[in-house]
Amino acid sequence: MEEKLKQLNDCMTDHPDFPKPGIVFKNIMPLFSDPERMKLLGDVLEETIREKFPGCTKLVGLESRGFLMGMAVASRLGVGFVPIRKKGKLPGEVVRQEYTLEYGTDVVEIEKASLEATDKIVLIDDLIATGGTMKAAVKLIGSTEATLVGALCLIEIDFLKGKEGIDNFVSLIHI
Ligand SMILES: O=P(O)(O)OC[C@H]1O[C@H](OP(=O)(O)OP(=O)(O)O)[C@H](O)[C@@H]1O
Ligand SMILES: Nc1ncnc2[nH]cnc12
Repeated sequence: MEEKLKQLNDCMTDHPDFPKPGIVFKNIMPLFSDPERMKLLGDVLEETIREKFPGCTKLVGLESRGFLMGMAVASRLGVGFVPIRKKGKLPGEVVRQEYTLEYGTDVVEIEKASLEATDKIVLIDDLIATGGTMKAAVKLIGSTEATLVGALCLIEIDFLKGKEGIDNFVSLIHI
């Protein structure tokens, strides 16, 4: 596992002062431009979810890079994938959660019909920074009938302490 994570970390790129001064942006896209890297990512996510969240029935991915993570592994695990999207993108009846950004608020939504009361949900995203996005997703699943069993991010920015207060949180690469 250590060696695989090192290989994944080595192919991602860092971009200082993007998209704003002071932010070092971690670019995960090189993981998807090469089939061997994609396989390696799938291996690492599959092994982690089988070990840490064995009862998972659905992965719920956070827009938009969480979709890439979830789709890299859901079919390998034989579980479904459901997106959480920013407001106004999903049709039909939705469950909605408002959350606070640096300035102002935003809203995330999930399709009500996509989850069942028997579902055991694992949230998945590429990266946790302040944790605001993941905490909104935790609250959103909490207002459905499904059960949240944990959350997984490939990367965690340790000094921001975004995972504090999120139960059963797992991250694989620490920066
Ligand atoms: O822990 P936080 O401070 O909330 O930040 C982490 C979130 O930020 C990024 O998404 P972004 O909103 O940039 O959207 P994208 O995935 O569509 O690029 C990242 O993919 C996480 O979802
Ligand atoms: N430093 C960072 N790199 C990539 N995505 C992010 N989302 C929030 N902070 C980020």
